[in-house]
Amino acid sequence: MVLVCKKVAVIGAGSWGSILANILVMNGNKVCIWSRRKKQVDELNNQHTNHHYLSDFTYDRRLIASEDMAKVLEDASTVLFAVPTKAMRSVAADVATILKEKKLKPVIVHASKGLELRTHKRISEIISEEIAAENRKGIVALSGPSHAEEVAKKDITLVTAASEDLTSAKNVQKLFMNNYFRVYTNTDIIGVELGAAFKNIIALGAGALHGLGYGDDAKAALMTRGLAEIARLGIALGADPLTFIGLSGVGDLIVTCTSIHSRNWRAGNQLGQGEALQDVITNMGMVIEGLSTTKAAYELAAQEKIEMPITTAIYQVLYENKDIRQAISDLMQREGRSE
Ligand SMILES: NC(=O)C1=CN([C@@H]2O[C@H](COP(=O)(O)OP(=O)(O)OC[C@H]3O[C@@H](n4cnc5c(N)ncnc54)[C@H](O)[C@@H]3O)[C@@H](O)[C@H]2O)C=CC1
Ligand SMILES: O=C(CO)COP(=O)(O)O
Repeated sequence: MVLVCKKVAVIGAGSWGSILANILVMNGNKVCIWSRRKKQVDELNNQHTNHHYLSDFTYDRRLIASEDMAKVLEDASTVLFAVPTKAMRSVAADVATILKEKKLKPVIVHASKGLELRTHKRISEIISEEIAAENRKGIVALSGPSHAEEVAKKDITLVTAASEDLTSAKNVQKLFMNNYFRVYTNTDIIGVELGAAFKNIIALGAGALHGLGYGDDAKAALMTRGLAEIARLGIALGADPLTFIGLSGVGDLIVTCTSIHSRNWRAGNQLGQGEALQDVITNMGMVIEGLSTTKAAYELAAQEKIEMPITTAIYQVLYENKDIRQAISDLMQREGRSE
């Protein structure tokens, strides 16, 4: 068990941010978590629960929540971001203003998985533009096959801390490691962030196949060919091919394409069962990152001239109202290829 006491500020109190905060408290750190919602802050501080995001879980009483971002960031030696990708730039800009005022230069970690719409940027790129331009290489991405619901049960979970700067990655590894949460390091942050973002697209497809009643052969095929196209685009964008066979690549693809906990899989499953996209989004009440990442990846693939037939099919279903069965049939009738 790690017993070095550090002050960590966690920005974002959804299921992932709050359970990572809980790990850090249990590892002996002082942790303050920020939420924009006072009601959620009061619930975390008084009942030690966060029922909307993780029902039936009681957080360590030492976890402190606040909606005052400046208070949360005070004396922080590490800042962990865990907000949805679409909120990352504005939240990071708010954090930047406070860090500047207080002359703080904490280690920056993020645990989010997506690409920014319009710019197609990775999370560490967004954060470095808003906060840490001079320490771009020190930003760490924490990623891998991990669902808050299982971490809450102290089930075994393995993730990767990725940074261009190995020392920063190792520091984050030490901060999070314990007997059920094991952290590896990786210096290919491009591959780690891209694998994390793109697997959500394939998970939407895996859920849809399940919802339509397809069997295991179809799901295995989707995951395998999905990984092939994820790697193709990832390599074109500068990733190390080997990263895609690691925890943040195939590892995260497997869990997100097979777990009942996955928001992306569940969204796909509901779409496969014929629910309308807007109803799926409204009823989920949590972020479904794959929806916007599908658009970003589709546009990036066109820009890089990379063939991504599965991503294209999912894009057509989500954004062009194409019938899912027709999309599957069209995929199957593509000209024969070599693997
Ligand atoms: N839930 C999980 O098990 C895992 C989630 N992730 C990633 O972590 C990130 C966060 O995911 P979750 O915690 O599941 O999301 P969530 O939907 O459970 O919670 C997101 C949190 O961010 C806040 N938020 C949303 N929009 C905001 C805005 N505009 N400004 C400020 N705060 C805002 C929400 O109020 C909520 O507290 C995502 O990128 C997700 O892919 C990664 C691994 C596991
Ligand atoms: O990234 C995740 C699992 O590793 C979480 O996936 P979902 O957002 O689909 O729940």
